Amino acid sequence: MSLLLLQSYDGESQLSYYNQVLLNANASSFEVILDVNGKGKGLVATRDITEGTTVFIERPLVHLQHLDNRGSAIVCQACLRFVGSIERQVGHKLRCLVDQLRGAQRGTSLSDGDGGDESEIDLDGALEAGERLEQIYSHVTPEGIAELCSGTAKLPLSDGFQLPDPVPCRRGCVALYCSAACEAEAWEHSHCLLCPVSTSTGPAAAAAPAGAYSPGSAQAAVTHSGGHSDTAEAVSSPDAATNSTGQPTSYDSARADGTAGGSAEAAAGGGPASAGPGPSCFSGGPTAASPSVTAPTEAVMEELCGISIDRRALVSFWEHARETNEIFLLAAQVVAVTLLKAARLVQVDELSEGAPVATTPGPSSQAAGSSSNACQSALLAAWRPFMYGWKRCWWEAVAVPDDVDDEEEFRAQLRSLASDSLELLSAAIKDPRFGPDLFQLQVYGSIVGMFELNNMGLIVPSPVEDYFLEVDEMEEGTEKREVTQVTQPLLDALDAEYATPCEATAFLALQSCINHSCDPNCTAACDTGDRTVTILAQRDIPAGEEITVSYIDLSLPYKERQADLRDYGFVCRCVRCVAEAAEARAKRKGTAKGVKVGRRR
Ligand SMILES: C[S@@+](CC[C@H](N)C(=O)[O-])C[C@H]1O[C@@H](n2cnc3c(N)ncnc32)[C@H](O)[C@@H]1O
Repeated sequence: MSLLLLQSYDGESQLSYYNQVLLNANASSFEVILDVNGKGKGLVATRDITEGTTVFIERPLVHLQHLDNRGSAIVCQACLRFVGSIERQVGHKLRCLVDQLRGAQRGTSLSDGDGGDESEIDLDGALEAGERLEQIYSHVTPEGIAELCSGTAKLPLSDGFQLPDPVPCRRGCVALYCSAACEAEAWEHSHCLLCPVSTSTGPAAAAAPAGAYSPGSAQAAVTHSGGHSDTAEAVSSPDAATNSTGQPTSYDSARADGTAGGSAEAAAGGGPASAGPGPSCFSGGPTAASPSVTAPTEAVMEELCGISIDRRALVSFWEHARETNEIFLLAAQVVAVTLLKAARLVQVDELSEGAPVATTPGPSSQAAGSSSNACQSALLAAWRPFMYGWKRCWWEAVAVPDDVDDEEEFRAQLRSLASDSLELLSAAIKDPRFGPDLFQLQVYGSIVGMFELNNMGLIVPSPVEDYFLEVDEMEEGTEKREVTQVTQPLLDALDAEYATPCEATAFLALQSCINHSCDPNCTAACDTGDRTVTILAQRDIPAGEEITVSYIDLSLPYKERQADLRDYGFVCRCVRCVAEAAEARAKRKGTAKGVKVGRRR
């Protein structure tokens, strides 16, 4: 059976899509070219661009705060702004850290990842965790952490670092937002299909919008995050679940002993703390013990735009993703966004009494599948933003880690993980009109593969870091001494964690067309104020030159850069790499000559 969503499409349809995206982004200084020097599609300047100019600004189509970052940063799940207060951010970090260390102490990081005995206890890890815990408790008390989390403790100077009040998800799941507008946007985008809570029992529905908050303008580093270790971890380390700690047991209800209220033990029947309660899909929010996030025991079916949702089955999907590969959560967003859009298009079509649904140039609608032509056409229109992303299946696209001996088995394991994930997702979300075409393993694998090679890492600096820096920069004197009496113990307890930023991964339509160079002419930055990524010219770019960014750490030497780029599936032949390779060859020749001469002597 040929797959409707993975059929080849023509260049014209691809260009017409990108031209529309360019128009929407108000971008006029470059165009999308389908083949730039054998690198696939890329962006090329159509006129001179001056250094410092914004080349374009774009919003992600989908994004996800990394699960293992959720214990370090409570952010709006829609726009990644930090929310709450400095006190709560510090309390949350400390409490998640304590949870994580307790888990490690009990021996949750058990396996060596080589298929060894999972019940084997990592004594060194447990010992280290114990020492770190002791260190934390030598600076703060469990009660102190609880007071920070609940907002009853007040830190000096924190008024200068106002953060928006968190607005919970309307269903009361653990997702938090910076405003009612962000909550509504996330709900409409995909959360209405993916929220694991079935009824509105929490306080969310009545939550007031965020208090006064002026959009931040902090520029965050943005790096490409494709081709990475999540994958390897998911397969080679059964500890992957424990790596997602920090997640979110609760936001502001730490127990007096410093552990999370409604903690993992309760939810996981005494299991590792890091296993987390119920659907630990977001940071912050109500505790697991709260009825609003307790996984329903019976299937709870709902219907939305003709799509049926089993919220209980969603919990299993979330759990599997958290334990294997969080990128499945992003893939689920693509599935949800596509389904919702297709369903809405069909509704509009029905309302307008049979007028044709928005048609999509490209694959013919002759493809096999059980949906009607109108539904296929709606599905193709909805799928378009993802249709032209990189389309290799995840298990084929992933670079094989060095420590993997059996490549075939490794790829088969990835395929099987994706298959399990898709099975769980399709048990939770059902739509006979689009399901047969959308819930295909090859399609799901292509979505995950697209992220593997095209995603961008977003890094949003933490206001907690700014807070401690401001304290540090205070003029020496009595006031500073009084302030640091309160803040220094917290800083010592947090140690390196004090500066942890919010870290997320995202897929963007235009940015994902930018090829890499080790001597790039542009940089990317994430403006958390309006959840956009900005591409900035970092030198003059003449018309006709390709727009490039760097996917990797440019300070690395040639060989290491090439090794990192192998994860993206190519050898870099940019001007810098070609020059450095030639230089290395010349050096080797020189050395070789020297050796020969030496031998003769
Ligand atoms: C983010 S995408 C860039 C857009 C891509 N060219 C396309 O056609 O969709 C990353 C992929 O582009 C290709 N690519 C990017 N930079 C490259 C470079 N400097 N040399 C060769 N291929 C490159 C690689 O295939 C890489 O996996």
